[in-house]
Amino acid sequence: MTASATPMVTVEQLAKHYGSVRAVDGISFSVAAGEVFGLLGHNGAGKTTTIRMLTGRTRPTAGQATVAGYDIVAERDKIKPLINLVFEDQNLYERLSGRETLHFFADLYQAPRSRADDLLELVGLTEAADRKVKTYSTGMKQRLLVARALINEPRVLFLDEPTRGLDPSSARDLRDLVKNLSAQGTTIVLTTHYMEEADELCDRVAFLSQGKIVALDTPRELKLRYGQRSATVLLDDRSEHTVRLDDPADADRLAAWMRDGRVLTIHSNEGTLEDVFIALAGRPL
Ligand SMILES: Nc1ncnc2c1ncn2[C@@H]1O[C@H](COP(=O)(O)OP(=O)(O)OP(=O)(O)O)[C@@H](O)[C@H]1O
Repeated sequence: MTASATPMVTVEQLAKHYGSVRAVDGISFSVAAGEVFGLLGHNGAGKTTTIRMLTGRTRPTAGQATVAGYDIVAERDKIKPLINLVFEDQNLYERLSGRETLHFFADLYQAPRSRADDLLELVGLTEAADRKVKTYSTGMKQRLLVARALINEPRVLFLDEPTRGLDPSSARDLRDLVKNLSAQGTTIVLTTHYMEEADELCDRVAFLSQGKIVALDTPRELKLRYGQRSATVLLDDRSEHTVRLDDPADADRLAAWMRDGRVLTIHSNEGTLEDVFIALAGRPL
């Protein structure tokens, strides 16, 4: 992350109601330039609706937000050239090739067509560039969607479940790409169901539950706050014990073993974002 003082996204008491459903119910946060910010939560928590508002796809019921310094409602048209998005419901034209797809979008954004080749290279589609999209695998299509979203060199890139349905190696490639984009200064707002992915990629994450933010911090802070800190201790008689570091009785046990010189190894078990999620939402994803 290449942080700068000016936030790229600011959200204040943003809400979206559908009848009696409070899809997003007064959330506030900001995202710094170059930050990777994750929105996490159960199905229906309000993640997609939040991104849909920030990208001008749906109007908020209440609250304010800015993206790249512009108001998402009043200055929506100014935001469009500065952002891009990868959404699950986006389609590719199956009858075009990868290269033709990017040429088409380069024209649309008045970007030079030469950028298409660079992007195909970036997402590893150079060899398949002239094949029709309908022959692409799910992973290749997803990478093409990402390339397409980069055609206008967006300052803020919104990714809704970017690795959903990808095999592990395609997912890894995509995560690496996100990290590189962030390192080059692109601000990224993403949603994901994969806690390990959020942990690896995101500088900060917000947990949404029923349209509200229930926790917002760096993965490390959240893990320390909500995850269970424990250690696995191997003793001289080769017995293994798990001790909870925040349990005074366990701490005493550990201290006694240490004092008696019985401890061979200690491995600390850091909490995971999955633990955080369960602690906050009461049930696993
Ligand atoms: N166009 C709509 N009309 C009515 N209700 C909607 C609409 N869009 C979303 N909702 C409702 O708003 C709530 C939040 O939905 P949203 O899609 O934002 O959740 P999400 O966190 O993105 O979930 P998922 O992980 O399934 O994508 C849900 O209860 C959903 O049914």
